Amino acid sequence: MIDAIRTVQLSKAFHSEIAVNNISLALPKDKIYGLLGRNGAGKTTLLHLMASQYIPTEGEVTILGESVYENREVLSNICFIPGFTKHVHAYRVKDFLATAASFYPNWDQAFADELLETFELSPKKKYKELSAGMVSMLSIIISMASRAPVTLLDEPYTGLDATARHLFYDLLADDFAKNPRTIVFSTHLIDEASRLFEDVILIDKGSLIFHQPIEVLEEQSFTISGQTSIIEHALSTKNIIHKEALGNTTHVAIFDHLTKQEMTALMEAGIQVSKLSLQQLFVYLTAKRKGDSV
Ligand SMILES: Nc1ncnc2c1ncn2[C@@H]1O[C@H](COP(=O)(O)OP(=O)(O)OP(=O)(O)O)[C@@H](O)[C@H]1O
Repeated sequence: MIDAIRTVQLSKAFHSEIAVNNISLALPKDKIYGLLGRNGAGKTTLLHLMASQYIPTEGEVTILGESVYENREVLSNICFIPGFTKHVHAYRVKDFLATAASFYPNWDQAFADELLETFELSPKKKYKELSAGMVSMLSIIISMASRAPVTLLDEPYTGLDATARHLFYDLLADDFAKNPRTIVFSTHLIDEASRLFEDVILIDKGSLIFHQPIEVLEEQSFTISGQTSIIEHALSTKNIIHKEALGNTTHVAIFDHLTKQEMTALMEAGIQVSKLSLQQLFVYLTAKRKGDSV
């Protein structure tokens, strides 16, 4: 089956700064991917490369099996919503929607109208008069109503309050169930958005750390607390990504499998074992790479 998005040894340098470093990804169709990374990790650059807004320094991108460069047919299958930019011009909300409608072959005007009502966004409002949250609402409406087979969202909710963000997550989950497509979604609000993700792509300093289904990550990330001597002995062969000791008690996070027997033995020894949230996993993995000792 043809992947929705493939990148092969993809790199992008801005002068001496390597923003994306040799990233190869194969993303099957009809999933929601969470694209995670610290500030400056290269997420925006990677999304721009996927959308053919940047020319790679090396490597290539294919969308639905075709090269994205100067390929209008492929581009009309991609809806790329860049991060927040506050342009000042006289266009009204309805003008943006009309432009999007003329570009995207699967544009769903009825859905766009419904979303305008849901977000209480007036189509007559001038773009320059929109608040930051309203600009995000407009971007979200375009991304959803475009019904593009490949949708790329770069932090799509700058300025949106918690209620509006949760409304967006619910709408996206609902619509995705009815109209599956491929969505790559970068965010720093990991825990609240993670319920949407089927796979997670983590990049750091331009390089791919992993691309994994979220349930695989959940099966191998644990936080473990208890008596130091027991923990040190039981976890000596595990991949410890975070460690804190307080007196005789140690708290560790591992990014590794625990067998049922290992789990039972820990619990019988009075050690507490629980799942690590995706956000905690992200913090520990990216902090570790910055040189923290564990
Ligand atoms: N147009 C540009 N010119 C020069 N350097 C750039 C340009 N765009 C990005 N960079 C650099 O490339 C690196 C990756 O930036 P990018 O915006 O892709 O990161 P990001 O993961 O999206 O970060 P954030 O989460 O802060 O938005 C950074 O070091 C940044 O300074």
